[in-house]
Amino acid sequence: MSLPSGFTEKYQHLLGAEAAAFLATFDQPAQSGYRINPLHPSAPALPEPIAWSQWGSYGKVAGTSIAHLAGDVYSQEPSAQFVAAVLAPTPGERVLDLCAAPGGKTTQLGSFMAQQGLLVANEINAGRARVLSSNVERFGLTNTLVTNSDPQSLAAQLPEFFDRILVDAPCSGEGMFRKDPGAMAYWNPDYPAQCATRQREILRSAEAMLRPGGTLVYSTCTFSPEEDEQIIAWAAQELGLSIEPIAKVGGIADGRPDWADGNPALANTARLWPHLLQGEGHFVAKLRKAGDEPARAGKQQVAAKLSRTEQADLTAFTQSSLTAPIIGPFLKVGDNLTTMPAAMPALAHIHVLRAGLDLGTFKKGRFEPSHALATALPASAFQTVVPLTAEEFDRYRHGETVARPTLKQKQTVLLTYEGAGFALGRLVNGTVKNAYPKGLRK
Ligand SMILES: C[S@@+](CC[C@H](N)C(=O)[O-])C[C@H]1O[C@@H](n2cnc3c(N)ncnc32)[C@H](O)[C@@H]1O
Repeated sequence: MSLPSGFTEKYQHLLGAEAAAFLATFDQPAQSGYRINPLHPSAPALPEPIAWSQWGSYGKVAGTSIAHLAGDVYSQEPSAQFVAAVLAPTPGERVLDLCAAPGGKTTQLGSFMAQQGLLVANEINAGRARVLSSNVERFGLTNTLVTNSDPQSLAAQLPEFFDRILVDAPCSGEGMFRKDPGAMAYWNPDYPAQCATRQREILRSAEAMLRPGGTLVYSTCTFSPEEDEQIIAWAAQELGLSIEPIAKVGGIADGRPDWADGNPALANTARLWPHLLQGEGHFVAKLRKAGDEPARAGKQQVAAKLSRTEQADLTAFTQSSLTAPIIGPFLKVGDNLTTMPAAMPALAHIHVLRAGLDLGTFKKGRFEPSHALATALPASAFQTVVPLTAEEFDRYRHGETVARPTLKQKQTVLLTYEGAGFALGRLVNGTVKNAYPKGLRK
């Protein structure tokens, strides 16, 4: 691979004798990996576990496979899987993923939280926020609020609101050159310093949203000290955050105090080098805010009250198709109904793309369930599960119907393939009508 000359010279200077081994990795293929979804019993086993990721395996899963479509796996490069493992939230906490699209770290944080507490996944770019929202849906997360905002606007509304925050910062992307050579086009010797300016701004907002005593993980997929140790040295000095130790396994190396202000605590940060482990380039720091206070309550979202007709339509759906009623608290936006995550904040002028579990939409005289139920609810939540053959699976994804002449009931059913639920269908007169979202069809 032909690297920018300024890049090669920089790392020859920084790494000395180690540079040759580092630079040689750019002529080797990128590492691939994926994580399984611990919330899904149909998730596959881990053939080639990754030392630092409890749900991770080396290998590839096709985007057209049932494991992917059912949300049983998320394709994610191995080193990237270390980041959320360092934040390691627990069920019930309030967690923010501030730079979240397309959702690799969000879905892993959701795995730790087991649908409890509040996970806010924010993305500044509108198009990328939509991809994030659809990945949150595919993974079946029900405690997640997906927002499309800039960090400052969010910080203005949620001061000291979170127990844990992840800043997976936009960066110069040097660690991804092998995976995405196109990223090299943006690189010039001044690019890391430009990225660092934006990273400091994002960290200021993140710190404002963290409760005293809370944990903030900062990560990049770049090797440049300007965006790694030097940012953390600044965060320690300017924001008063302490640099906490990180357990390092499988070839993960210490950060380099000598590449910043010499603060010995910078050795606590973690560097993932492609010549020292099987993965791409990453940097991770774990920071703590001084003090110890509970997260601030903030202004809570008021739950929606359903009209009598709406309640009747929702009950008609649950009684005909599900094995248990759906209990709120509900949030209604237009005709769309969701169940809100715990501690859901009331957000003014912030674009919310998804708030908890998207249940469906009130139509004239009926409730139309959302595709989100297929990946969020277990098969046992549905009165009828319809397993498909390979041919039917293929055809359903093209938008076709499925014949089941022996099934006479009129209801919404869960469709499975190889034991994994991936779609809803509307059963009428022995035919399962296609309810697969048009955007997901082949
Ligand atoms: C490294 S990517 C995040 C990857 C994601 N965490 C994942 O694991 O899938 C960084 C994200 O930051 C977003 N971003 C860019 N500028 C930003 C800014 N000024 N503030 C916050 N986020 C920004 C980008 O759109 C991008 O989606």
